[in-house]
Order: sequence, then structure tokens, then C-alpha cells
Amino acid sequence: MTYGIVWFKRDLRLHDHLALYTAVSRGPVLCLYVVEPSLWTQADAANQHYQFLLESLRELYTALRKNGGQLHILTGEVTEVFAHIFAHQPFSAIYSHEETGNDATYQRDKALGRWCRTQQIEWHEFAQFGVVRRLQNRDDWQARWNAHNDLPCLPLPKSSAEKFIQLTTALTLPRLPPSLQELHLDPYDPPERQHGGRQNGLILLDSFLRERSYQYRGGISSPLSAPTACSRLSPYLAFGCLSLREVVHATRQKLAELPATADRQKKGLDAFISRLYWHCHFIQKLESEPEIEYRNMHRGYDGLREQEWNQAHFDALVSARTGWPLVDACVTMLRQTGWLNFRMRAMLVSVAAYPLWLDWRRVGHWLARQFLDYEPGIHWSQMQMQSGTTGTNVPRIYNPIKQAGDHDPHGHFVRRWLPVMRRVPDTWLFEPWRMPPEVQAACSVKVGVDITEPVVDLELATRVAKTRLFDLRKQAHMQPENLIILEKHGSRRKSSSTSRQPSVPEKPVSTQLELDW
Ligand SMILES: Cc1cc2nc3c(=O)[nH]c(=O)nc-3n(C[C@H](O)[C@H](O)[C@H](O)COP(=O)(O)OP(=O)(O)OC[C@H]3O[C@@H](n4cnc5c(N)ncnc54)[C@H](O)[C@@H]3O)c2cc1C
Repeated sequence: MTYGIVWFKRDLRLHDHLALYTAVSRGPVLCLYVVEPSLWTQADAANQHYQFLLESLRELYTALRKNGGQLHILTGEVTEVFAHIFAHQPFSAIYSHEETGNDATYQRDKALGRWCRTQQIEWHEFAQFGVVRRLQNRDDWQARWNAHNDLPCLPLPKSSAEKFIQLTTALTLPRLPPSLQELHLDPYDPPERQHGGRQNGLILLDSFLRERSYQYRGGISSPLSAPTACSRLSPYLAFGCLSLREVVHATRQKLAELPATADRQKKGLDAFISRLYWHCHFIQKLESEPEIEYRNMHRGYDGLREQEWNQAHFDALVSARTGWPLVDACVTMLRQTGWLNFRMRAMLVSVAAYPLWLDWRRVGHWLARQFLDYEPGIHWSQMQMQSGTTGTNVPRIYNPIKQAGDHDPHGHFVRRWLPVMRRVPDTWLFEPWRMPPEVQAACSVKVGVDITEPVVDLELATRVAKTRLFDLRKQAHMQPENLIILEKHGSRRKSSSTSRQPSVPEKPVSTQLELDW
């Protein structure tokens, strides 16, 4: 008997799963997830990702059981696992979703492709986002994004139960997920992180569409309101517990149901759909140019920061001891929850890249481990954009003292995450290191002991960084590559986020994308 293997990757659901749907409609199917030890030793991997994965796999396992199937979880390097199965229980095809992952998954996919060709096994890959493989140019990209998301969501075919088959018992590979120790993972797991599984994702989607989207417009920039105003769907999209398309559909349906008077919520949902569009827009950059994970998008910036790594600055940042309360509070919250809103992420990277003058690669690996929703395509594109190495976007430099005044004027956020700040009087909230000795004595907070002094002089260090970046930026030899990058990666977005009309190709957009208010 010949059969196909559905290889689950970052698509941990049964609903709207084109690979599963196609495989089941063609014949017998074996469902497989492979825990790949080499991926868990990468610099971007963290235990919180592994725990979220296991939680999602458990739910997927149960869901498949209810539908008459079984999820087989094996451990090993993918090509070896497939070869091992093939030797004991030959199959004719693999079905999976396309993955725009890190370099390790890219190389692994290439190796598997070679193996499939030598064994004459067909490997069918399907798009799960509005990301286009082998994209020739960006001009009709928006129309393709719309086309992907306009398709109906696919249920599991009715006759699936008879199609699922089991793995032969002759196979000797371990069938339980490995322990943290076996994967050599640091055991730290943020105590307040979100938990995996489709049900948790659906609950969040429902509460967002029903109530929380009302706060989306105006609520997503402040770290105080953002945890409830934002959808919080990012890890469920990153691990594929929800399909992007089902989120787009549910949002469009909600928009259609809302009365004209619900203007604020409608605007919020429109803005939310824009973010779902940006989700794929950013992933497309890594899909089209995988090297941006490890080298500057604009090669003219090579050598700008690489040779000047300052370990003391990096240590201050990761240990929440930069001295700027909003920065340290964000790092503390991130460590506790695995999540931060867009503006605070952008601010952290900006502080790292400008006043602390740190190269984006090591900062990016650290943040990839901190973000539960780590999605390589969004992450590395954003890391480069916020560090000023794309060449095309006008660099945006966030001042953490101004950001604190704008988004946490009463200090509720910094006092929540930095308990020592509860004793600091309001007057000194933004620059506590300037407290005169008598104020320090009165509130029992000693600068240099209880509160760190800023790791650098913010104004001076930012000015120096700006000069270095802009001096390079304006040099004539930098311009030709800017145009090439713009042509390759620039958005041609024109119409409203909810429009289903194919877009008219436009000139690429060169300014920093406004993703926040
Ligand atoms: C340096 C940096 C690194 C980032 N790394 C990641 C990452 O690894 N994974 C990730 O999902 N997002 C990343 N983002 C984008 C953004 O911060 C998060 O998507 C967002 O905070 C997730 O919360 P949410 O789901 O509640 O967002 P919502 O505001 O509810 O947005 C809904 C969805 O839209 C997408 N989205 C939102 N904002 C953006 C954006 N600016 N660019 C692209 N897609 C977006 C996400 O899939 C998100 O889940 C990064 C941003 C920066 C500045």
C-alpha cells in the first residue's frame, strides 16, 4: 500500500490545513511531527518556544484522535527520520506547508528536497500565508495576498477517519518528545507567558473581535493598554494554531456585522487587518532574501557596528540595568511574559542600535529567544529596519525618556515592573538618577545602588550614533543599492486594508512604514 505523509511544522491545527486536506483527499495518510534536535541548539531557540510547541502538539494529538487519526511525534533530523520511515514503511509523497524559517530550517528543507528527488518521492508544499515562493517582483503582491486570503477556509474532509494510518511498530525511533536536558535548552520559561493550543487562540480571537478591538485604535502604543488592546494572536499565528486566513475571514465578518455607529471599533479592525497584511509583507522579505537573517540588507552598512561590540552595554540591556526606567521595565516584562507591544519592541532595538551602538545580530538572537511569537521573517526584517541597515527606511530613533512621558506619564508601567520605582517621587520618574541626595535619602532610594545610573549619556551617545549613520547614509555610493532594495522589498500598498480589489502597481514606498500611532 502506498500512502502520503503529512508533515506538520509550524501549522499545528487541523482546520484550514491545505496540506492535510489535499493528502486526505488523495489517499491514506500518516500524520507526523518531527522534533529536530539541531534546530533547538540554534541561537534563536528557547524553552518557551518548546513548551508552547508541546502544548500545541498535545491539543493537536487529541483533535486528531477525535477525528480517527493519530499524530506520530518522532525525534531526529528530518531527512534521517523520513529515510528511516521509508525503509520500514515506504511512502510515495510528503505534504507540508511552505516555511519561511531561519537558515537552519532552510538548509534542512533543501536537504530533504534532494533526498526526495533521489527517492522519487513527491513533496507537495502549500502556502500557508500570503507569502509567495519564487516571487518575481512585488508589483502584484497585494493582489496575491488578497487572492490567498479570499479563498474559503478548508475543513477536515468528512471521510478522513478511514484514511489515517499508523506507523509500523518496527520503527525504532523514540516516540516521545525529548526532555529539555536532551535538547540542551536553558530551562527558563516566562511564568506569565501565553499557553499554546488552538483553543487558547480561538478564545483570544473571539474576545478581541467582540470587545477588545474597541481599544485597538489608540490603545496599542502604550505598554499599559497594549496587553489587552492588541489581539495577542501572534504566537498562535507563528505556530500555526490558527490560520492567517481564518483570522482575516473572522475579522471581515465582524466588520460586516458591526453597525455604522461602531466607528471606533471598525477603524480598529481595519487597522488590525493592515497588521495581518504587514505580517506577510515582512515575511516575504526573508522569503525572497534569506541572507537578511545574518547580513545587512544594504551591504553598504557592513562594518558600521560589527567591530565595536560592547559587552558591557549588552549586559546592561539584557539584565534590565540600562538606567532608563522604561527600557528596564520593558526588558523585565518581556522576561516575565514573553511579549511586548510593537512600539516597545521598536524602542528596545532603537536603544540597542543607537545610544548603545550594538550590532543587530546578537541583539536579535537575544530578542528572538525572549519573544514567544518569534517569527523569523518579521523579526529579522524589523531588527534591520529599526537598526537602520535597510538603507531604504528613514531611521526612526526612539528616545526612551520621551517615550516614557508619552506612553506612561504617571509611571504605572515602570512601577509595576520595577518595584524600586514605587518609592521614587513623580517628579523624578523619567530621570531618577538626577534625584538630589536629600530626595534619595527621603525616599530611601540610592542612585548607583538601588537605581542604576544610565549606562551612557543618552543625548550625547544618540547624537554621535546619528551622525555616524547619517554621514554614511548620505554618501553617493549608497544610493544605487537603495533603489535595488526598494524595488525588491518595498511595499506598493495603495488601497484600504480591507479592500479586495487587486491593487494597481505603484512606485515602491521608501519611508519608514507607519505601523503604530
Ligand atoms: C524588533 C521587532 C521584532 C519583532 N518580532 C516579531 C516576531 O518575531 N513575531 C511577530 O509576530 N511579530 C514581531 N514583531 C511585530 C509586532 O511587534 C508583533 O507582531 C506584535 O507586537 C504582536 O502582538 P499582537 O499579536 O497582539 O499584535 P496585533 O497588533 O494584534 O497584530 C496582529 C498580528 O499582525 C502581525 N503584526 C502586527 N504588527 C506587525 C508588524 N509591525 N510587522 C509585521 N507583522 C505585524 C502579527 O502577526 C500580529 O499577531 C516585531 C516587531 C519589532 C519592532
